[in-house]
Amino acid sequence: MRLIQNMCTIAEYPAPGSAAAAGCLGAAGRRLVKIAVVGASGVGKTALVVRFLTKRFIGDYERNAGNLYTRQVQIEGETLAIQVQDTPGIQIHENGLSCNEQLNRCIRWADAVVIVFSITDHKSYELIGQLHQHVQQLHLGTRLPVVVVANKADLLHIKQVDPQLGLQLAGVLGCSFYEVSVSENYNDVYNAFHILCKEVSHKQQPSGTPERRRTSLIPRPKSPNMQDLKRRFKQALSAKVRTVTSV
Ligand SMILES: Nc1nc2c(ncn2[C@@H]2O[C@H](COP(=O)(O)OP(=O)(O)OP(=O)(O)O)[C@@H](O)[C@H]2O)c(=O)[nH]1
Repeated sequence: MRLIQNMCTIAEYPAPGSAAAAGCLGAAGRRLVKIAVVGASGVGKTALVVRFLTKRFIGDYERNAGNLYTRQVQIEGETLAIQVQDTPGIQIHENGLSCNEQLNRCIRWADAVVIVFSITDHKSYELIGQLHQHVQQLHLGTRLPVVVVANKADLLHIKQVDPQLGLQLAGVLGCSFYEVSVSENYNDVYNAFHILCKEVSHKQQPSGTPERRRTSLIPRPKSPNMQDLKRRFKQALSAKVRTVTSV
């Protein structure tokens, strides 16, 4: 669903391959972390995004057209710019997932993905494996950080999925896992996003950086200056002259 109040939105995210999409610097030169939130319809994707961004649970949203939101977070002492893309609910058909090009573009654009299911909707849980596979296929050659979020933990009386199953599945897929109630708890929501930002942040550090920093600390041999060269040349010459005259 789409948030209808109190939120600034960015209408378009850069197309994959564009200079803006390729860079990892956001406004004010801050490092940028781009996160897509995906999952079946009605699992609470918009509620999750809004909770993360505003700390509030509004509970009243309209169907999602796919909005991009932005905020800043502190990760290990550094302020990062975060863009969070809410996406329309994914439909499941007999022959698998139905992901339209807009959704695929969004997943390709992302540095990390939150896959959400609801513990009150078994079908939304069944989607996780396929969705994870789809995400990784769109990022062939890299291991995209993914967190699986089991939402609506407050609705235990109508649960269809034991959150433990979510934890096991996330383990098999190699993802982090959070069980949350967007309506009742902000901290778990924050932690789910925070761990992703941290993972992306570590991935974005150029692998050569520490090495480069280290090597730049090793003192380079000083190049001889011209005065020194001249002096040494004169010394060598006069020694030679002395040798020749003494013969
Ligand atoms: N009880 C409870 N309700 C929730 C929770 N999270 C979301 N909801 C409700 O679930 C409904 C669907 O939430 P949305 O955030 O619109 O779900 P969505 O995944 O964005 O839905 P689509 O836009 O259709 O894909 C709304 O009525 C929310 O208020 C939760 O943790 N607990």
